[in-house]
Amino acid sequence: MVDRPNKPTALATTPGLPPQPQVNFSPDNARVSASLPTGESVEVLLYGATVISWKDRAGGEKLWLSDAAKLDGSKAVRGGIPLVFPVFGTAPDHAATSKLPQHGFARNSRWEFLGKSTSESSPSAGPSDASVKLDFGLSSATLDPQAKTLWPYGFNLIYSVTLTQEGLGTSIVITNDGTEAFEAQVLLHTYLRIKDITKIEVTGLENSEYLDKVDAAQAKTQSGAVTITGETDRVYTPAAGPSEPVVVRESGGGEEIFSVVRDSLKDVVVWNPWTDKAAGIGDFEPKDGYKNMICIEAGSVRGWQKLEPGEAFEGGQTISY
Ligand SMILES: O=P(O)(O)OC[C@H]1O[C@H](O)[C@H](O)[C@@H](O)[C@@H]1O
Repeated sequence: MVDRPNKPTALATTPGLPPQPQVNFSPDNARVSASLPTGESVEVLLYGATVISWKDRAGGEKLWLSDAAKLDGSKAVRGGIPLVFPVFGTAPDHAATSKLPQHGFARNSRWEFLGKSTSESSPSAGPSDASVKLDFGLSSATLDPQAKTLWPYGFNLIYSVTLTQEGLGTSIVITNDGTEAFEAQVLLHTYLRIKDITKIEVTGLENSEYLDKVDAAQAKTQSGAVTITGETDRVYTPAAGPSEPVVVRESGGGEEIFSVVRDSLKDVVVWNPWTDKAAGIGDFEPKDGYKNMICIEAGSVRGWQKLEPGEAFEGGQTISY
C-alpha cells in the first residue's frame, strides 16, 4: 500500500520514547522529505526520484543544486542526485538504447513513493540509532508511454534513500520482469557541495584507469590524487574496487569532506564543467557555481549490465562526511 503521510508520523510524539524520525509530503505531493530527531534531513522530488536536498544536523546543505534547476517536472534537475538509467550519456552504437535521450528516462519520469521504514530511537540508546529509508518505484507498468516505445522492455526499479546520522545511502534494485533480456547502465549523478573547487582533491582513484571525455575519450591512468583545474569529465574504473572509499578532501592530503563507498558499482565519474561549459548550460546558476560543486558519480557505465528475464542487479553508494 502506498503510504502518504501528510503529517509527521505519529511515533514522533509517542510518550516515553525519544523523538522519532519524521516523514512528510509536500502539499502538492510532488516531494517527500524525512528528518531525524537529531536534525539531519533529506528531500526527494518524485520527478526522477531526485534527491534535491540533504542537510546535516546544523542545517548545512551537503548537495549542490543550481539556482535555475527546474523542480516542476519540465526538465531533469540540475543538481542534487539525478538517477541515470538505462543509458549513460548517449549510446548511438547500442541499438537498444540509441533512441533514448541523454542519460535515459529515469531522471525524467515521475516515480511512485512506495513507503518508508524507520529504525526508531530506543529509550536506552536515545535518538542516536534513528534512521529512515524512503523507497521509490518505477517500472514498465508506470512508465510514460512515449518512453516505453523508446525502450520497450519489462523492468522494475526500486530506489531507496536512507538517511542516518553518519550519512546518506542511495541504492537501486533493477529487475528484469519482462520476457526478453536487456542491457542497461546505471549511475547516481551526485552533485556534492564544496566550499572551493581549487582547495580540494579526490583520493581513492590513484593508479586507476579512466576515459578522459574532454580529451577524445582517451584511456589514461591516474597518478596521485585528482585535482580540478579546468573542465573535467572522466570515467574511472577504480583499481581499488568498489568498497574502497573515493574521498573528497582538503588539498594536500587534508581533512575528509565526503567519503563515497560503493556497493557493486564499479565505475566513478568525476565531473566539473568549469567556466565555459557552465556558461553554456542554461539551467546552471550561478555561472560560477562550478566552484562550489563536484560530481562524484558512482555507477556501472563502462559496458553493459545484462539482465535475463527474472534476473536482478543491485548497486548503491553510501556518502558520509
Ligand atoms: O547535462 P547533463 O545531461 O545533466 O549531463 C551532465 C554531465 O553528466 C556526466 O557527468 C557526464 O559525464 C558529462 O559528460 C555530462 O556533461
